[in-house]
Order: sequence, then C-alpha cells, then structure tokens
Amino acid sequence: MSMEQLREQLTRIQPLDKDAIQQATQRQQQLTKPAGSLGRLEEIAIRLAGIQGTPIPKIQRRDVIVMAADHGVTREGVSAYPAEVTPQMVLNFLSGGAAINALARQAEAAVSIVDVGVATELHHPQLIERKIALGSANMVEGPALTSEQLFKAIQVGFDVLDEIAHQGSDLVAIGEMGIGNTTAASAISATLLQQPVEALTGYGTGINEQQRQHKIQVLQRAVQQNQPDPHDPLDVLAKVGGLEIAALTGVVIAAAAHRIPVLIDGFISSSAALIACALQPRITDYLFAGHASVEPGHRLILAQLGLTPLLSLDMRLGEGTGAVLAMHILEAALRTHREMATFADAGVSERTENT
Ligand SMILES: Cc1cc2ncn([C@H]3O[C@H](COP(=O)(O)O)[C@@H](O)[C@H]3O)c2cc1C
Ligand SMILES: O=C(O)c1cccnc1
Repeated sequence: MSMEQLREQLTRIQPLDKDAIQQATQRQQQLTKPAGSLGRLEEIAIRLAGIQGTPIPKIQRRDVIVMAADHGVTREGVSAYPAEVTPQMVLNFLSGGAAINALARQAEAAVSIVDVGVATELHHPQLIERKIALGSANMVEGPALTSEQLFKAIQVGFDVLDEIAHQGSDLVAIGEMGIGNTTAASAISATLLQQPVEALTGYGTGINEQQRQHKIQVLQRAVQQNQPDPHDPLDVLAKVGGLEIAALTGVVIAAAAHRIPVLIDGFISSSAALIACALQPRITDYLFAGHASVEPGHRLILAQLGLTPLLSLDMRLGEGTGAVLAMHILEAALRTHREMATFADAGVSERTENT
C-alpha cells in the first residue's frame, strides 16, 4: 500500500447518516419510558443508527480481530513477562484457551488471530499468517518500523477487515497481543497528546514501581532518539509504534470506511484508534470505548477522542477482552430500541403537559 491508497481510504469515510439519527431519536422519544431514562443506551442506539444508516439498526455477526506482533524494545527490560509469551499466547488463542476466547464464546463473536510480526515461525490452519517481520526494531536504537513495514501492516488491517466485512460483520472489536506493547502505546500517546511520557506510563503486565521508572527512562531515550513528529501520526506510528498497532490502525480506518462500528479495547488498541482519528477525525463517530483500562494513559486517550468507556472493571489485559465484554451493552441498547413498545402501541399515557 502507498500513501495515496491510504489517503483514498480515508476520503471514503463518510459522516453519520443524519436522517437515520433523527428517526432513531424520534423513536426513542416514543418508547414506553420516561424521556432519557435509558441514559447512554439511548445514545448508543441512536449512534448505531447513524453508523448503519437505518433507524432500527441490527447487530447479527460480531467479530474480534486480535493482531499479534513482537517488540524489539523488550530487550530493554520493559515488561514483567518474557517476549516468548507472545507466540505462546497466539497458540493459546488458536486452541481456545485465552480470556478472549471465553469472552468471545459468551458474546458469540468470531475470533480472528493475525500474525503480523511475531518473532517466531508460527503455522496453524486457523492463524491468519501475514508476518511482515520477526518483530519491530528496538525503538531506543532507531525507528521501530521502516516506512515499508508500516504501510504493509496498515494493509494487513485493511485486508482482514475487508474479509470480515465481506462475510457480513456488523460489529468489530479490536484486540492485540505483543509483549512490550504498552511501551509502544505510551510512546505513541505521549507524543500525540504532547504529554510527558511518565503521565502515560503504567505497570503493563505487572512491573513494580522501580521497573516503571526504568520503563519511563527507556521511553525518554526512544523519544529522544527518534524525535517523532506529533503532527505526523504515521511518523509517530513508524518510529515508536509496532506492527500490531499499525495493523489495528488499518482495521479502524477500514471499518469506518465500511460503516462498521468498532469497539476499542484498552490502552494499546486505543493508541491505534488515536492514530486513525488523528488521520481522519470523523472516525471517532464510528468508535465505542469498551472499557476503562487500569493503564493511566488510557483515560487520557479516551478524553482526547471524546469517548466515555462503557465498562469500568479494573481490567488491564488487552486481547480485545474489554471490547468484547461491552458487546453485550451494545446489544442491550439495540434490543430496547427495537423491541420496546411505543406509548401509542401499548396504550400508555404520555408525559403530562405543563409539569
Ligand atoms: C500471559 C499473558 C497474556 C496476555 N494477554 C494480553 N497481554 C497483554 O500484555 C502485553 C502488554 O504488556 P507489557 O507491555 O507489560 O508487556 C500485551 O501482550 C497485551 O496484550 C498479556 C500478557 C501476558 C503475560
Ligand atoms: O489496557 C490494556 O489493554 C493493557 C494493559 C496492560 C497490559 N496489556 C493490555
């Protein structure tokens, strides 16, 4: 993929359908409940109407896309777990034994696992094998990705989303697996939000405070070395990002182009969404924030995107877990919107005037 093809995809993204929003809003006002009483469920149903371009939207097929890749920066000792966990967890996803598998079964969501850059040879009939490199380079020494790798990774996101859209997906959750990727997410978000890295650096998989201080120093070195340009999201993504984050950026852009709503997950997947929205601000209209991660940077990203998390369960796992859990909330919003009777249908008296 080239810059021109990316630009073309970005120009395909349309505003939400105003008529559908207006009709869905009217319907909400006619349903048998005090006006506004379903709170954010009402807003969700109305926004889904605008995304799908129909007053009574439906979610039938649900998908979660998990992008996996390794990070050269793990050599600096930034994670509580060794890098081998990335391929080991990919195999665990493929045999159905990870948290995302259990939650996806509950939500009846199809799981796609994509190897976009795991640092080990991996083969499995259910694995989407799109390896671009054996992990990113160590961002402390230079750019994490070459420009070619960056565009290839975004293309993987487009291709995987196109395939899922072709199969009729109505809702996509995004997740990731990559030991060391909270470091990349911190570097991306600190740069784009123009905040000091310490404000967006957390404990990841469970490092202690001393190790967090070390992680902050590593991040400062990486930013110093690469000088990512806060006004150039692709420069940031290449210099201090990662292959799975770039691929998720592609998924988010392509989903918005296909008018498919996207549930973003925790800190890492939200940093991919932050890049996508920096490229085309309209994309935020297509996003729902599944949950609020424990990672301190996550709150700051969501504030920047103007998104309120649907759940707050003190989770800090990734894989798409918080996003898939929140599918139940979107379903609930649509159930009430679709199935409730109107005041007229049910013969229920409407609000008294002048009170
Ligand atoms: C067993 C295991 C399963 C995981 N599933 C997601 N992550 C999460 O933790 C990693 C990021 O944290 P850090 O930057 O501290 O390495 C990512 O792989 C993320 O998806 C996991 C981590 C582990 C150890
Ligand atoms: O917020 C997340 O998604 C997260 C946090 C810690 C580790 N892995 C993922």
